[in-house]
Amino acid sequence: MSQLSYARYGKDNVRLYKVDKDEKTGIHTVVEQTVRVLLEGDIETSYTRADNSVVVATDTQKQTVFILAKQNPISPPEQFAAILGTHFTTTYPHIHAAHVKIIQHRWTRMNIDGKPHPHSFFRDGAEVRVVESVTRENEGVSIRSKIEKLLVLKSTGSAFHGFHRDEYTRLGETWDRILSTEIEAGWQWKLFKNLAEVKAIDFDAAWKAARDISFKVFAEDNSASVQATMYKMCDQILAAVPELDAVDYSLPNKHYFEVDLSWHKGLKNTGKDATVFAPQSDPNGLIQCTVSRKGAKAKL
Ligand SMILES: O=c1[nH]c(=O)c2[nH]c(=O)[nH]c2[nH]1
Repeated sequence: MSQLSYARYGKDNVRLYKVDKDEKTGIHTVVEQTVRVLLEGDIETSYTRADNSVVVATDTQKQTVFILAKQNPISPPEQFAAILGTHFTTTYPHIHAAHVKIIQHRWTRMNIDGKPHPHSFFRDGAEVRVVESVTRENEGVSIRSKIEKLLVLKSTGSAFHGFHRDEYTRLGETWDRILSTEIEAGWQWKLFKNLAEVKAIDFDAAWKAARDISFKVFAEDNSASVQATMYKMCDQILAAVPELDAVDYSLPNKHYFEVDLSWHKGLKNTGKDATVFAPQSDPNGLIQCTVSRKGAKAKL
């Protein structure tokens, strides 16, 4: 009559902090993450027959995150995700896949009197670095890295004209507008056969390349549209990091509307005279794309 068609379980929102203390220099390095682990396998009977013998308790999964964080580096987060996924799929014969998501929060070192401080940090924005991984027994490790919540704005160098017009169209064409978005960028790595292959990758360099390219293209492109600008970002990241299969962006177009102030003593604040704008919180455009390397294989 009925059958279990989807089953995954685990611990979400495991908050983790690790400090590395260099004894010689006294310099501390800190990492803070929020971890999610979801397991898959021969666990049907825990749902259908109240059989808890197949359940690796979610508390056990949380304890494992802390123990493996003590025994291994937790940065780069891609590597720690693969370490966790490999642990769960190799330790428990009936667990066949582990989905590990890690959100890495920013702690940026303070500069005091022009010098980097050895043990003081600040949160320099809402931006996070995210990893979504799947480790599947006998298949490998699939990893998607992401930047999220990175808010950017340019005050010129963006246009939008030549778009389709019909009886529903009210928007005027513009050759000079404000462009602002919250960058959500993802990059899918080629399928790794095992943890050793994961450990050979410089994930921090790829994250830096993706972030630098996002900034450089955003700043320097004479943007014809969000669509055209984001495609250039994807194309350049694929070229910079050969181990990637695909790059994707999801960009809200955060509109800034002109305010006509001519009713007040003829104040000029439209077109080339516009300096005061009304930022809009909603609705917003939402432009998405994925650009794949030709011939890339499917992910897990
Ligand atoms: O860059 C843009 N892309 C669109 O698809 C679009 N649509 C719109 O109203 N403004 C914009 N801007």
